[in-house]
Amino acid sequence: MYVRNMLEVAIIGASGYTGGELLRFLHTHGEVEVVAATSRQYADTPVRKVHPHLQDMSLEFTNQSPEDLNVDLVFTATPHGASMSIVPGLVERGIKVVDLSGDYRFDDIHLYEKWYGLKHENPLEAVYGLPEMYRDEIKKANLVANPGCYPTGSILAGIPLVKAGLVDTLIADSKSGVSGAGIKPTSVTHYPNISDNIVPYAVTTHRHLPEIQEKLQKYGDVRVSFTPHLVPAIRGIITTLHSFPNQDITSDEIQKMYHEQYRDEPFVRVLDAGEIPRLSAVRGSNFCHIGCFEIDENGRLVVVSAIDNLVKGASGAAVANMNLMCGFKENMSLESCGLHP
Ligand SMILES: NC(=O)C1=CN([C@@H]2O[C@H](COP(=O)(O)OP(=O)(O)OC[C@H]3O[C@@H](n4cnc5c(N)ncnc54)[C@H](OP(=O)(O)O)[C@@H]3O)[C@@H](O)[C@H]2O)C=CC1
Ligand SMILES: CC(=O)N[C@@H](CCC(=O)OP(=O)(O)O)C(=O)O
Repeated sequence: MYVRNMLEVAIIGASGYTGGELLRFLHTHGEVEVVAATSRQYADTPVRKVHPHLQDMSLEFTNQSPEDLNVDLVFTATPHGASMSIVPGLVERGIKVVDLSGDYRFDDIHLYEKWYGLKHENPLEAVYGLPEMYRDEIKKANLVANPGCYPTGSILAGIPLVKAGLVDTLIADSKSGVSGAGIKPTSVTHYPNISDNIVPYAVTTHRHLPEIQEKLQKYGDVRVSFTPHLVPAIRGIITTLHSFPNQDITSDEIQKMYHEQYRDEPFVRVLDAGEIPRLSAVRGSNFCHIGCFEIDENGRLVVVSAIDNLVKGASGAAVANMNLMCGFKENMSLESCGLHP
């Protein structure tokens, strides 16, 4: 009898929002079996009790330590600071890892320590998991650092401009749904505080600023400013990217540049000039929509991107990275489009 060998994976931090999304995509993957979903709070509880949309999953959470996980690949869906004490042991044992935290995203460890306010105990070489930048490297990697949610939308919107040498400064103004803050309620995410409200935060000091700038600088010299806002939506990030191109160029020419850059990308869709990406169109999907490309009479160019923070900004990207690392088709289990309206 022919027995198909499934890829065995584990999720550490599976009770959180990105953990739930990983389970949603992996459940229908076809080549992957989730053999462990860890949680410290919910050991022995069925996954469906915490993630009520996953009624067909028979799996229960376990409180296994990472050393007891004997699998092919682990997703660490754990907070920054926690990942760095889990990941090295897994990598040492030859287990492939996709880490969703910020712990392994920086080339420059000093940037990490400065902006996260943490000493990095266990620096390791990792590939930055944005396939649109590093697809070939991801295929060969043992440790992939999944990008941050805001950086994903900002970097994808910025690459063509920096690569063409058209800008020396980019200002990214982003609005995020509340699931970006994770499953644990706080006073900021408390319903009366965020419903019917818009909250700018970390306006000049968000830790995603250096991540965006470090990655965009691979394409040319650029300065980045970034301000995030929390909006009363559950999922999604809209990034409005402002810049002043250093030469005369039309909206149509800009749109064409973006189209050329992303024409073969499975998860980036470039809209027509003047068409504005909508949060609802990408919600639940692994797509990034990029559009607008309008230029005002003072020469300001506006590019807008939309992603789902939990999917292209986290778990969908993590599954795409797993697919690449393990020789599956990049978009396996990630083909569905968004949920508009
Ligand atoms: N939410 C988002 O949109 C995005 C999140 N990320 C990153 O992904 C990671 C997970 O985020 P998210 O799912 O939102 O976070 P959540 O807070 O929703 O979930 C994280 C889970 O990790 C577990 N956990 C917390 N601390 C530890 C620890 N010290 N050791 C082991 N497990 C721990 C908790 O489960 P339990 O207590 O049950 O063990 C918790 O449910 C974070 O690094 C986050 O920054 C990245 C991009 C976007
Ligand atoms: C809305 C909200 O609070 N978003 C989070 C960022 C999302 C996230 O999880 O951060 P990483 O991508 O670096 O892991 C924040 O601003 O801290």
